[in-house]
Amino acid sequence: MTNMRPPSKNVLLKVVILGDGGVGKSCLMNRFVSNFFDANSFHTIGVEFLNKDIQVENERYTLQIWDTAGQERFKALRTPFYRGSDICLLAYAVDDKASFRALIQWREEFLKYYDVKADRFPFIVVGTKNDIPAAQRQVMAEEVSEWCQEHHVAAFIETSAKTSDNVYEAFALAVKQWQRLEKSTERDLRAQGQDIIDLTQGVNLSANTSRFCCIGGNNSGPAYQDDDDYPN
Ligand SMILES: Nc1nc2c(ncn2[C@@H]2O[C@H](COP(=O)(O)OP(=O)(O)OP(=O)(O)O)[C@@H](O)[C@H]2O)c(=O)[nH]1
Repeated sequence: MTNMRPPSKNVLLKVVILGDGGVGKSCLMNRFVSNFFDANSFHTIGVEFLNKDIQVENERYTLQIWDTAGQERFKALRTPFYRGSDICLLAYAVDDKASFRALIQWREEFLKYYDVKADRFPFIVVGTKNDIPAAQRQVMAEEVSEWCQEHHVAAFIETSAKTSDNVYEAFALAVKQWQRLEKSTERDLRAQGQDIIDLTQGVNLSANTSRFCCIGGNNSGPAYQDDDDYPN
């Protein structure tokens, strides 16, 4: 039996953002969800999440975006939240080479605690702070593309939460990666003659853009804003 979703219902996707402390994960999420940038953003403690609706290729999604604490001392607080993720954004800052080198550990940590296969999961690499002056840049797009090829990550984008450059596009790209893998998984299952049941049915999506803080964290910025405020 194939259980089709009614066209009016959003698909709920859990998106987790990982990366070294200070690369700009909270700012990326806040720019996307609330169109807000905090030049004095504090370190996140544990995790917090926000919801945001987005339409990608005629399909409506509610992204439940989990911003995690990048600092090593918060590892035990963030790792329990990896399970159930649909998409993982691996973030580094273009002015911080060490944060780029750390992507491999972030991916390993995610795979270890979620226990999914790397080649069946939509990772996307997100370079942050691309507004910084060229002289401060430590990571070139070419080396990131090579890294992505080597590690079978299909998508990479550079962004700036400060200027909004490519922020919306990064999340749309992530959803497209999810769609691509979802379609190929469906094809594989159909080829094997297996039934497909849509588990996204019946999810309560009443809180469109509400902020929830799970364990402490970075609570600056507008708590509740309508997603209509954001330029799509
Ligand atoms: N120039 C520039 N600075 C940014 C950008 N995004 C974030 N920052 C700055 O980088 C610093 C850290 O940003 P956060 O978003 O708190 O970093 P984080 O990755 O969430 O850090 P943790 O919570 O410790 O994991 C803040 O001072 C931000 O203002 C950006 O796009 N451009």
